[in-house]
Amino acid sequence: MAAAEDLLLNVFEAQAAARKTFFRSFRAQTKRQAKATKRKYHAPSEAPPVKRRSKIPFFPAKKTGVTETERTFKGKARETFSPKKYSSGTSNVNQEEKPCIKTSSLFKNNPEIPELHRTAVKQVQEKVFTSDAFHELDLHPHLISTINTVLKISSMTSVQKQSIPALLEGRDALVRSQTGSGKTLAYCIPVVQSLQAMKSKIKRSDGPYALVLVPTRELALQSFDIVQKLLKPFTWIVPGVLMGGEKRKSEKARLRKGINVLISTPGRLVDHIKSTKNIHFSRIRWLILDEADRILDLGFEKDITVILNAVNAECQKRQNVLLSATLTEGVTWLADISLHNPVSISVLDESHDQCNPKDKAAHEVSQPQASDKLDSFAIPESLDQHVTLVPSKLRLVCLAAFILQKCKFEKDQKLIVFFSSCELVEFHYNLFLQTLQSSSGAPASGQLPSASTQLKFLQLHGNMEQEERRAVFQEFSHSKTGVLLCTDVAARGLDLPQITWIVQYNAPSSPAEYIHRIGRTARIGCHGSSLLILAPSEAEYVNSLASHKINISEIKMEDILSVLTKDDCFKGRRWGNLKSHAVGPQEIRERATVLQTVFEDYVHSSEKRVSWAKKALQSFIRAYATYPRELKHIFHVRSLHLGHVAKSFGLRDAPTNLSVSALKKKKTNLKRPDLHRKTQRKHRLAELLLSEYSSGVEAGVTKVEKQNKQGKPGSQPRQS
Ligand SMILES: Nc1ncnc2c1ncn2[C@@H]1O[C@H](COP(=O)(O)OP(=O)(O)OP(=O)(O)O)[C@@H](O)[C@H]1O
Repeated sequence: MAAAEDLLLNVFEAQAAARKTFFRSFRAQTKRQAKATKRKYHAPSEAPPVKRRSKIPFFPAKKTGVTETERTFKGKARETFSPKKYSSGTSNVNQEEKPCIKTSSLFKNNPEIPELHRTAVKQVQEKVFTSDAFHELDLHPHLISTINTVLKISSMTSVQKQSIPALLEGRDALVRSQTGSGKTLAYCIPVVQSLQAMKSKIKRSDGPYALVLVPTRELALQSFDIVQKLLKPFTWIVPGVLMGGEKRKSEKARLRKGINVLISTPGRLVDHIKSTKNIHFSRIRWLILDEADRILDLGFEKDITVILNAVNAECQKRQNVLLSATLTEGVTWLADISLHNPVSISVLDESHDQCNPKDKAAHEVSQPQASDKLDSFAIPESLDQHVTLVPSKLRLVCLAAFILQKCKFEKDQKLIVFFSSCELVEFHYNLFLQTLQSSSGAPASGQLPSASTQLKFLQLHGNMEQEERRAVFQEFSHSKTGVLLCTDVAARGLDLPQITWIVQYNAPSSPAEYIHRIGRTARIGCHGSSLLILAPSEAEYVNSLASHKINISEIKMEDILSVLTKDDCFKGRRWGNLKSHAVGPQEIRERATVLQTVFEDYVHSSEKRVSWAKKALQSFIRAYATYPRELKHIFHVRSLHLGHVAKSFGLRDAPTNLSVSALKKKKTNLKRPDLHRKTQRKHRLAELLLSEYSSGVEAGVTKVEKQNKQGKPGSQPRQS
């Protein structure tokens, strides 16, 4: 125990030293730095002399048996750390008079990190490419030439080889193949081929012949872009896109002029069905539902029912196609109501893979077999999946260290980091932007001395204005490097080139979501990697994924944190004068503490920022409360240690005003949808998620968003 205390004091002393060095360098840079947050521990004499140990374990404290449940929302258990009070109004106070504060040890009282005994599973694999060329299909020569010269592709992928002939035969289809395997062209090519070949030439004023529904605005834009390219030689066929966030008036005008291939998000289309006279479906030949399971997940059944009723009322005969990388019961329901005598195309099923599309007529989806309830999904062969177990207190530094490792010390890295809510994205985006990224060459006050222009952060979530979303999407698409922090709004269908890493900072709510998130990398045969960050209490999730044939290997947290030894700005005083020494766990711990202190200092530099961090923490807890019942034994709010989780928001103390009753109240409103039971809960969820995937007509929401944005701490002057 004494040894543990020694080590703790070592860390405190190192923090004090590091903080001194850190702020000294700030002072040298600008006058404002005299006012910058600077705190000292009381006289070093208060601490016993530092003892060096020959071999120090990464977690120095003796295992106390403390679990994350010690201070729970029941509020009964004891607090496990107690930083002294911090005064945030620092600017006019003589720094020497400031109260002494201690950043509680990041490495003490953490729950034990369990050994991961994961069962090795054989993942389901699909062959991406075939050797068959597009010109072997009976397509219009101009279409083939566009595919070859504009899209610059020549041979078909497996899903295209199976789907295109079946769809050209006029069949309805349920298409499933792994992420990034070319499903978009699998339906776009037959649509364009069939429309250009129509005997009576299509006129713009005819209105829609094909209707493509996708769950998000970005996906709508992406699909529109591809359709537009394919239609280049067939100028008489006009594509168009409708989505939330755009001006309805201009969309109405475009609808009045005529759109022949209409791509839309469901909510926006329903809005037009209800309010626009110029929308007719009498000529519809194709109805495509891309990411069909997601459309249902979002509680859009009502919208889909309205759309199907509107289309059915005017046209009975058409081809219907559902596509997704993950087949769920929800899709089967949708298939039942929307498909007629469909062919089931599934690349992962090898028996299907071998046979001629014509033979697949036998696979009726209206009567699903037990084997059709697929609980395992294909994952690209070239995707390396990793998991790391990180105690709550260390999550923030661990994420930051991982980003630094990839973006500062490796070349051409492009990362996507997934969070569970818009507030979490905004919080981490602003925090990293203000502390890690430098917009000019020299770091500003409050930033790490090594804040780097190499680091580029972007955010994407449903609380952003459409124009901003579009700009971010474009910028990240064209950028060679960078970090996109986002919600699941970017999890589906987005085809962003050269993504090297997917990081899941908050675990997804289903294996399907896991598959789609990691599917943003390793597309179309490219190599990619993913990292799932779990708390020790969530380790069981790895087995849960394994039961869906998802194979993940472990990266030790220490290995991620060790990157901090490459950057001297994290050096503590004791190491400062040593030219070379072996890097040990003690030094890594100290450097991690320096980084955590940077975050804490930033968050605690104003009351506003503290309350902003608290809001983000609250949002995290609310999202945590929405895991579906089957995952509650792994992700339960009661297993969170509030004080520890608070650290991962740069808060020095567990907020006292997060009342259990308030959380419970919100919790009832935030349950995730349970596709097995159609309850009111689901509709409440849909309402909540509308901010994420909204049709853009919720004017009230937009106003609130704007107001919120104005109060965003990241936009405050730095001295505030
Ligand atoms: N035959 C092909 N040869 C080479 N590249 C292709 C081919 N078909 C499609 N691609 C490219 O592969 C990428 C992924 O395609 P697409 O977005 O359609 O995948 P997906 O299966 O719909 O993925 P997700 O399930 O994530 O939505 C795109 O950049 C696309 O241009």
